[in-house]
Amino acid sequence: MAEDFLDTLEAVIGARKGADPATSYVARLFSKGRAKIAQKVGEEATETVIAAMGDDPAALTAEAADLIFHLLVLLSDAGVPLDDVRAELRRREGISGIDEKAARPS
Ligand SMILES: N=c1c2ncn([C@@H]3O[C@H](COP(=O)(O)OP(=O)(O)OP(=O)(O)O)[C@@H](O)[C@H]3O)c2ncn1[C@@H]1O[C@H](COP(=O)(O)O)[C@@H](O)[C@H]1O
Repeated sequence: MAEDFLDTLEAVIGARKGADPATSYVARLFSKGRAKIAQKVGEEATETVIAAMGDDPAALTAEAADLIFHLLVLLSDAGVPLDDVRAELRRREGISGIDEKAARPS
């Protein structure tokens, strides 16, 4: 998936704030609040893990899409731009997870 579609989706999600929960799933999620949105992310993460344990790439793809979509809704509700997540990932570029963990204060 091209990075720019995630930007498009982030914008669509943001534009749903204050929309009618009767006609917008994203507006319905926003109306339920942070805890419910976070719970949905947890559920979708679990479903992604379960799909990963099977031998069905299409099922894993669908669950991963559900997970990323709900994570975008959670980030939007919390006021965290996707660009901040990208910047954090870029900041970590080239830093091995093994080295980073070993350098943590014990
Ligand atoms: N990408 C998605 C997307 N992926 C998954 N979903 C919905 O996420 C829901 C997940 O299903 P679940 O059974 O897990 O959840 P649920 O039916 O709400 O069940 P409960 O939480 O009530 O138990 C389904 O309703 C899916 O249709 C999505 N809904 C919307 N989008 C995007 O968001 C845009 C705006 O959507 P609206 O706000 O609905 O206009 C859409 O145009 C899409 O681009």
